[in-house]
Amino acid sequence: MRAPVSVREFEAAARERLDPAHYDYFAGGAGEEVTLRANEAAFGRLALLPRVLRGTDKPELGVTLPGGSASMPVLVAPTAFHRLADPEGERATARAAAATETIMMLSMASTVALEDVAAAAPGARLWFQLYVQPDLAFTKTLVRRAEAAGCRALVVTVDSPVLGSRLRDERNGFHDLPDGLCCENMRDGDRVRPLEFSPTISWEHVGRLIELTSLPVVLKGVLHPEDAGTALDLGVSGLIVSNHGGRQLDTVPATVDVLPEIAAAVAGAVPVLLDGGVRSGTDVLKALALGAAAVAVGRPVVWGLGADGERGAVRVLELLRAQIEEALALCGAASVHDLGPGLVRRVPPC
Ligand SMILES: Cc1cc2nc3c(=O)[nH]c(=O)nc-3n(C[C@H](O)[C@H](O)[C@H](O)COP(=O)(O)O)c2cc1C
Ligand SMILES: CC(C)CC(=O)C(=O)O
Repeated sequence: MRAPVSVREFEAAARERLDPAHYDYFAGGAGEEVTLRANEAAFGRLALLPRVLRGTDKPELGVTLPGGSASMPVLVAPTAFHRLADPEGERATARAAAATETIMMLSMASTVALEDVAAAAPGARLWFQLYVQPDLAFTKTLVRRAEAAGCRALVVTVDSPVLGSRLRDERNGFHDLPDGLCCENMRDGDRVRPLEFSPTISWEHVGRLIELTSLPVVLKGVLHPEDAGTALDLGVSGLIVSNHGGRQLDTVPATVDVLPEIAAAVAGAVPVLLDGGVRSGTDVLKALALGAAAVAVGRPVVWGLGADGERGAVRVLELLRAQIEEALALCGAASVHDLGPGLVRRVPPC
């Protein structure tokens, strides 16, 4: 079979190989999936307005963030359960991130323990994603483990005081990992703790985490500009505009539609990242033009992994890099740092 040439084709290739219930877990969103669809559709309603006669040889793609640098403005978003997509699971993803010199946000719900992921991919730039557990002592243990394993930032997911309803999982009866797989970071002595959400999570928890760790703390899941302001006042090192890939509260806006407001509220004080619906290099340019310092991709990397393991994940990331380079050249931009709102026009839906 010919190699996939787009993220969409990687999805199709992964779909052929994955158990249908697992494919649905990865692909699906919350509720009627209004937000899931909106994330991608919103990029489609933005057009690029290129400049001409500004040729350069080699565009600059690298970005520097509080948790280190990346060779391109595309990071790996934290996604759970990679061993459902490939036997090597998060080890393979981390090696792919290392090979492409980008940052991988490792999900707390990984099916390989964070220490094993770090050991399997020595060059990987890992940020650890945390769901604050109601047991704060165990939460602290996780933070210390992430620090000890060399993670360079703590990504605190704040859009999940409870889990959103995923109707595909309900229909498929997918509620537990198959035998032999578990959330390896939740091992505690002889038992594996259930991963819990914290319905009472508050700004106080974020403040305590910032005090607890020397790592930069990045908040993931901010959509309201007032929350962005509160986060800045508390001293976070970065924000990720995210609706969890449409998997939490359904009918929230597409991330790229709220990005300009958040970027305005933050006014350059800390880097603002975006995830949700990024499927191509042109999507990346649009997000950067509207104020993102970088984007993260969730499902695209899972599709690469599901299609062809580590090699597939590398190919998805390299495909996005090549598409960014092409789009920069065709937009007359020499660097990912040269992009501004003038590059983007809103077009009516077809
Ligand atoms: C299968 C799957 C699992 C996810 N697991 C997590 C997780 O463990 N922690 C987290 O903060 N976000 C999680 N997310 C959300 C992603 O980090 C990210 O916000 C989202 O996937 C971005 O949208 P995209 O898939 O359209 O790129 C998950 C998303 C998917 C699709
Ligand atoms: C284990 C899950 C809660 C991971 C997650 O965040 C998701 O599936 O969206």
